[in-house]
Amino acid sequence: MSDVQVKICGLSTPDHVRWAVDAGARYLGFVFFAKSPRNVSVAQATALAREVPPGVAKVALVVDPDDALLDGITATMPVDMLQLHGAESPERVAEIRARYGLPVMKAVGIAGAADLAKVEAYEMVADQILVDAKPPKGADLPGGMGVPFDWQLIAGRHWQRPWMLAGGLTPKNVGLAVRLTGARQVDVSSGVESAPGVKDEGLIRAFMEALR
Ligand SMILES: O=C(O)c1ccccc1N[C@@H]1O[C@H](COP(=O)(O)O)[C@@H](O)[C@H]1O
Repeated sequence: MSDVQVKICGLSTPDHVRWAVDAGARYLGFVFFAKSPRNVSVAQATALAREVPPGVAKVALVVDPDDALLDGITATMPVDMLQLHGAESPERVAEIRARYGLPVMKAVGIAGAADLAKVEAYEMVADQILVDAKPPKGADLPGGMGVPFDWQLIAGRHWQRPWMLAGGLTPKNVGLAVRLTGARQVDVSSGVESAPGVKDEGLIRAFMEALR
């Protein structure tokens, strides 16, 4: 399991970035979504991203973004990947990918077997797929809720694109999640926090340790 790559999402302070980098994260996520307790401004994210060493990818997470938001982010922030976490259509994903020339990871929410067809639809247009839990109806956020889905739904699945497992992962359950699903990449946000938006160094270390 030691070669599983980890994305730690929702970083908003220099300490968060340092803890994630020192622990060995391969991707760092910065959330641009006003309702999120992890929301950062373009100026904040730009300052944080500039401190990230080479080899660690900086991911801008956006939800149904318009071009103005993406223009603003990409104008100043050194971004390596865009994470689309809303209801973006396959056409919009393709348009964003072409316009910004950046790899795009599309989040697909899974609640039941019927949702798996969406992974295949987005594989055609995205560079990576984030296989996440579908947020409960009426939830304030489209992600970052700490809710897992039934991992058996994707046990033994093979997709053409690289994919990441997300949704309710924690230091306690990530080992089982990886064993069951065969994921080679995982994404965590609330599972390494002591309170919403507050990353915890010990939990970040424990999460990475659980994968060794
Ligand atoms: O983290 C957020 O606040 C967030 C806001 C809007 C969309 C997605 C968000 N987070 C992403 O959700 C998944 C799962 O998070 P968790 O580990 O269950 O807390 C993860 O990909 C985050 O990047």
